[in-house]
Amino acid sequence: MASSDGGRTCAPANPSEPDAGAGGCADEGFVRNADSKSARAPYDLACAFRNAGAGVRYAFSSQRNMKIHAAVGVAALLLGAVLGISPLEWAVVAVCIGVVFAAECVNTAIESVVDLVSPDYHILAKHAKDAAAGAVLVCAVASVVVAALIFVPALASLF
Ligand SMILES: Nc1ncnc2c1ncn2[C@@H]1O[C@H](COP(=O)(O)OP(=O)(O)OP(=O)(O)O)[C@@H](O)[C@H]1O
Repeated sequence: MASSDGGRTCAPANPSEPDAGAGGCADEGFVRNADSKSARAPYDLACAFRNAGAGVRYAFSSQRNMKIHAAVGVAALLLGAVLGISPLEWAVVAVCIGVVFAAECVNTAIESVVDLVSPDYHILAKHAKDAAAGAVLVCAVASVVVAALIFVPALASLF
């Protein structure tokens, strides 16, 4: 729901705090909405990065699958180092890890919005969550295919 305070909700929760300008933008209670934006309420780049980092941390702490992706990603990095893959192969591995992490973050965001607007069963809520989870699955399967194309020949060349 839009607020009627002319955008002041974008201000830090407690502007009198010494670090309100730095940390207040990520405090609980901080809101930035359509009113804040049209009123051009201050929201500096550091705040944007801090909130984005909080989003990634939330995805890690709340999603079991994110921890699995992280473990698989670390394993891929270790394997790449042991096998001495090429710079181009490193780039592809890095993109795959990033895409899967990003997809899981988007999945987490969609789950949160669905839980907010539809805590009870609704077929559209099911479709939204299933499709978001499906996006992660598609990215993960594509990454496994890429990993097989890179690591299997490299492993085979050892024997
Ligand atoms: N409000 C809802 N209405 C209908 N179906 C729902 C609703 N909430 C969840 N579901 C169903 O339950 C499934 C799991 O929901 P959940 O929010 O736990 O997703 P998830 O976090 O992706 O699960 P996991 O992380 O264990 O894979 C969804 O994919 C969906 O099919």
